[in-house]
Amino acid sequence: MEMNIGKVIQPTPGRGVVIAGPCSAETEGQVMQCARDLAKLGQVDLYRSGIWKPRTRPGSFEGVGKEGLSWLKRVKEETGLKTTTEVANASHVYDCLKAGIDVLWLGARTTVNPFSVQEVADALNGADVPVLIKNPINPDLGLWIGAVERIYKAGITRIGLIHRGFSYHGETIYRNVPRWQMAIEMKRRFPDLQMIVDNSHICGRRDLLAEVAQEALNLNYDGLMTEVHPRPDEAWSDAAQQITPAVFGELIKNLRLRKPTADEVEMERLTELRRQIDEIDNDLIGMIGRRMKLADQIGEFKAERNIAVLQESRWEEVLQEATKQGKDHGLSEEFMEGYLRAIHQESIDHQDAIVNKAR
Ligand SMILES: C=C(O[C@@H]1C=C(C(=O)O)C=C[C@H]1O)C(=O)O
Repeated sequence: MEMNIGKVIQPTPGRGVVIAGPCSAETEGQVMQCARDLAKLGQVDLYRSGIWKPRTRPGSFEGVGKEGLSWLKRVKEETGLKTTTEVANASHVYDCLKAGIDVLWLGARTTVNPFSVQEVADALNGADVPVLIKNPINPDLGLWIGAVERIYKAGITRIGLIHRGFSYHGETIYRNVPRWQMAIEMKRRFPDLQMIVDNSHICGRRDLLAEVAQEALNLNYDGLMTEVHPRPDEAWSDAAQQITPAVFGELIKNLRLRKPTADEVEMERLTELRRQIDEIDNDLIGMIGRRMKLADQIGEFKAERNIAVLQESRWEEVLQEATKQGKDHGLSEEFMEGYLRAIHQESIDHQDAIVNKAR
């Protein structure tokens, strides 16, 4: 789909886009205090606060609702900060447009549901407001792309993306695993869309926030959205991941913005190193091709003797041995596993084709 997309936030030269504010608006006092403290930093582009909170289970704090919009209006009048909040249905959109909220965002639990995205898109039709779209909870690129397309088709031309990580069943240090490759792929497909990291939801804890924010800047993200609360420990939602405005001020002070590209002189050095990489990639592909030719021979042998394609004990041996070897060469276990699984699957596909043909 051909798109002509503008920036959600004009960045200040020399620094990334900064979106900050409490997870939820709780009281007028809390919203105003946080906004005043953040405004003093002089580096916040957009003040965030959840008004309607989609919670996993009923009974937890589900947001103050419409009343909070008047607090955000006051934030803008008194501090000059532009405001943003999450919308998940048509009435949220109408209320926000009436209240003059500057930017709307779609949450991960909305992006995941095309019915909801379409409802929001229909309500937005004809409005001139920028929209940020969080990734869906599950790592499904199609849903993220679909949401962008639905909002764009509603006539919204300033759209950005928020990478908040993906839910994951298993052990991890993150609340939502980043899967950076998903966001990198979205950047590749939509180079004009600003990409913002929501380090709060990726981390779910304070001690990782700076590291994840810097990682995003290393990957050439446009900025960050972080949850900030005047008294994080007392927050009514997501207490473990919120930080004070002062701590947030330190965090952004220590971030290093990277240049998007290299200059001409730097490029010479990069080109030389990249030439060597190209050579190695060439060799690697040739060698993988040769490995598959051997798999083909094994496939033919198995076809003749009616032996199963998958040989668990051999596969286990390959996995163990190569992972150990990889470690000696500074390759992570995670990488080795992914690499070997891909190789093994290709090898099985090759053999499948041969044994099925032989029957
Ligand atoms: C190549 C074989 O078939 C399969 C593919 C493997 C591989 O590519 O390393 C290993 C074990 C089998 O599951 C084999 O049996 O050796």
